[in-house]
Amino acid sequence: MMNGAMPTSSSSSSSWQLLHFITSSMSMNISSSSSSSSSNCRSSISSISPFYPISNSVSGANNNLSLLLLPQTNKKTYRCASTQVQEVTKTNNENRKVGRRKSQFEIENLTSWLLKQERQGNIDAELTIVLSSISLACKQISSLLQRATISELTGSQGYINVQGEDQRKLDFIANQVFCDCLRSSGRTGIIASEEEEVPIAVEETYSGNYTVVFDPIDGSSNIDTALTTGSIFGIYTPQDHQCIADYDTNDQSMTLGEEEQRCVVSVCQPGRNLLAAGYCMYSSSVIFVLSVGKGVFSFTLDPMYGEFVLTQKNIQIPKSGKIYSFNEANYQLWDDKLKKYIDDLKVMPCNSKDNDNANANNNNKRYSARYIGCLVGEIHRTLLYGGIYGNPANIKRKEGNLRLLYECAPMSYLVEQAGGKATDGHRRILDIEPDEIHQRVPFFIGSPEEVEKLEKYLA
Ligand SMILES: O=P(O)(O)OC[C@H]1O[C@](O)(COP(=O)(O)O)[C@@H](O)[C@@H]1O
Repeated sequence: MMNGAMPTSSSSSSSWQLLHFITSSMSMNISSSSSSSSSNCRSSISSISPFYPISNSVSGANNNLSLLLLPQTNKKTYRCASTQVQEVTKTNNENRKVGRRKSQFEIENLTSWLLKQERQGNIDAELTIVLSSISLACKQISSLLQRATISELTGSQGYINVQGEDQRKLDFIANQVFCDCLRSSGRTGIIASEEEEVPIAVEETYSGNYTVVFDPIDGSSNIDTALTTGSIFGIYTPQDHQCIADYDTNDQSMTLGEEEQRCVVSVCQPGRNLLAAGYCMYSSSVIFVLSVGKGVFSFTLDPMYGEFVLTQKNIQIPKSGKIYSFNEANYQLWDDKLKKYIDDLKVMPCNSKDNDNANANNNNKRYSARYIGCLVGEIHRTLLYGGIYGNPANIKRKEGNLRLLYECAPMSYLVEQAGGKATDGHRRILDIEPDEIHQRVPFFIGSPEEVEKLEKYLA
């Protein structure tokens, strides 16, 4: 029951009523100043929702009021007798005349952001649903990872996957989670996954028919040690034909018929065709980073209410950076030009101009090495701090290590949207046409000045 508010007849002429919360009794262990006096509606305001403390700054010098605009209802309007409320009402009405000012209480989350992109014509309703289903898969995978040791989901699945790697239990489960979420969206026509030998035609599609490629868990070797992992996804435009390949992916003797081959071909598109791409990083925070072709946006999972909350808009990668990220255990396997580049990084001053440099003289600022064994984590750090990540070919892996379709291309799309560059050492990653689903490429990505510096060495 709200103390202090006195019900009045709904006299408001505006299409909105002001609903006045006296939330002193709702204070959720969030400190707030209070001068509670029931007669004049003063109250301590702590939060409208139990999770977002709000300041006493709705309007008016000493208003301790939180106001919500709610649709017209025929219920009685709870209106406080205080004159301040009338002032706030007047202010809100004036604000409305100049266009509704964003309320400080509005929290933009992934759902509302996607709907805004749809309203602006950047994506259609089907793609909104596909992206929502992907974010749901990421939430589920995040929960599975955080409880892996409790649920005994660490360790090997006991199966060598199509990559020739020992598939982890959570690689297998996360792949199922992704496939199930995409199937239930009803908008996905074809799925290509790192954990699936060939693309999967989705029978449940009834609209949209998008092609989705993904790595359900990137950095799998980090799972058992609870270090950073991630999921990577890319979405290509629907194909003009329904991919009806229904081959049995467990049939080792399987040969692809003409229809199946068409299905594979329709998945093998260059990254420049991507409509959207992103990743979810599972670390100290769970962060969903996405681009639909109009910049890069970052959403942090708020565990208090299970939503991805918008935390960074239009991320721009620094033009240069002092961090380089290579697995130097492979140094002796690299070609001489790359060895020379790495050798020089150790002695040349870097040209990053970050502001936290204690030594004002940037000229003798040195490079620093970081390597966490998870592409998603390396890219997230590089996106925010600048620098370069590389996973080169070597004499044992002449074609490279990382997969073009569902690792390098989506990451390259994202980093280019943020003003960065991605190359195989000679070609732009997004221009490379995949010949097969699991094709590997040498991969260098990061700040434009750092990638250009590397390309000069490899020319
Ligand atoms: O072990 P390497 O050769 O340094 O490669 C590490 C890279 O391989 C990966 O772990 C490949 O990812 P997967 O775990 O999906 O196979 C990347 O995340 C990481 O950047």
